[in-house]
Amino acid sequence: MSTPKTIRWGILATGGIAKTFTKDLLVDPQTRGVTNVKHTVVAAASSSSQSRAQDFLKDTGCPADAKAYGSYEELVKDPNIDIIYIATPHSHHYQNAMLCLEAGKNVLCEKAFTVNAAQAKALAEKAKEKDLFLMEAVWTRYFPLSIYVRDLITSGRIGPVVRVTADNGFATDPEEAFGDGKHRLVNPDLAGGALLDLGIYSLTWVFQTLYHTQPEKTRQPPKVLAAVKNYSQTKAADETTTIMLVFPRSPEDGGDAHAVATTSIRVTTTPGGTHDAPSIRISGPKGEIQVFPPAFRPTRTKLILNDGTVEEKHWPHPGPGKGSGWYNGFGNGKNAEGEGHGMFWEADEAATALLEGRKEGKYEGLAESILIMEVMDEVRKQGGLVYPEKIETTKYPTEL
Ligand SMILES: NC(=O)C1=CN([C@@H]2O[C@H](COP(=O)(O)OP(=O)(O)OC[C@H]3O[C@@H](n4cnc5c(N)ncnc54)[C@H](OP(=O)(O)O)[C@@H]3O)[C@@H](O)[C@H]2O)C=CC1
Ligand SMILES: O=C1OC[C@@H](O)[C@H](O)[C@H]1O
Repeated sequence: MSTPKTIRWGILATGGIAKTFTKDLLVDPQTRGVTNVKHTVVAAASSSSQSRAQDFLKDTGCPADAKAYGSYEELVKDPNIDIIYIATPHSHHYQNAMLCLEAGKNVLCEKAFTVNAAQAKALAEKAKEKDLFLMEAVWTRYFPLSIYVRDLITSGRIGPVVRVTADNGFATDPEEAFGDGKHRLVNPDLAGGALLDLGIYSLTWVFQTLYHTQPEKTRQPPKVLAAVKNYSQTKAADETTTIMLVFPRSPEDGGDAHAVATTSIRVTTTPGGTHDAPSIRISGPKGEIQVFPPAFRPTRTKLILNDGTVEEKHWPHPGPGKGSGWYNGFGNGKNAEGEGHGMFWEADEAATALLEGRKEGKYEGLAESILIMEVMDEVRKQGGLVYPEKIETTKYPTEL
């Protein structure tokens, strides 16, 4: 067995998900059977202050010699970094990723990749020009569970997929929870709203089952019909969005396939905290694959075939064994004893790509990230959801 290559990460921003990601990054890859790469954190930057970056490094258990920077500009100049993980709000991804790419750094950028498709295209072009790796951090795509579901589809267990339904919602009273409208989930200046934050997971499930599983040369963009209801306070961020998609397919491949992707920050996928109903149903003529909530971090699947076969599986996220704390946009939680959060699989993929000289993620390349941004652009267009020009622009640099 060859020695694993150590990939040196820089962390851009020190908020909630940056902490969760960094803790996961430091989990020994061998606990999940990964032997080709290891991760270390060599620096973190906060736009607020250097001391915040210092506290972040300490809280997440990074090596004592990791550098703390008080600006993103300093971070991207650090010559010891192999790749930068961007964990700012959606509104800032374009400017931050451009900063990294211009400085010659490989990038793993949180979802939603950008505010719109034009920005995503501009980043992809810049990465190509600079010969750098660039990937949208849609962690769910890299879970063993997702690989299993895609394999079930391509091996034909349920026949050609006819319909997919996918939901990702949280029940809050947004007026009460985010009353002043400043939180990133509802703030238009931060590209807030259900669609870009949570709906992207519903679309991820639709795309990874109906699009990514098709041979590349036959994949076609879907037709889209959407309804968008805005959050009442700002009227410029969506609270509930429903999308119908039709993926054109030849009659030999099963004909057109349908999908319904739903999302909300007012109604939940898991009423009363129950996780016993599937949030994703992938239906074919021979049966159905069910994936249980939450859509962004599922740990249970069920294959039900019309011949009576039922195969239920559980997909733990191996980890440090201490029930480590984790975070999502709606608050803090705790992993089960012996579990990590599951963000390490996307990090392994990014690191492996660097090792192999690949410039894109294996399970969602840039063309697919751009296409999903185009779908979200169309949804916003149909729903009349427009963000401020300064965050929609492709002009770089722009002060945010
Ligand atoms: N994959 C997943 O499961 C999850 C992904 N996310 C994604 O991660 C990203 C960040 O979300 P999250 O960590 O919840 O956000 P937080 O608000 O907790 O953190 C965002 C950080 O970005 C930096 N920042 C820079 N400019 C601004 C600004 N104008 N307003 C607010 N923050 C700013 C700050 O760090 P500093 O002061 O250090 O510069 C801040 O701490 C989003 O794209 C979100 O979609 C979020 C939750 C879960
Ligand atoms: O990516 C995410 O997944 C979990 C959600 O709670 C969070 O808001 C979102 O950003």
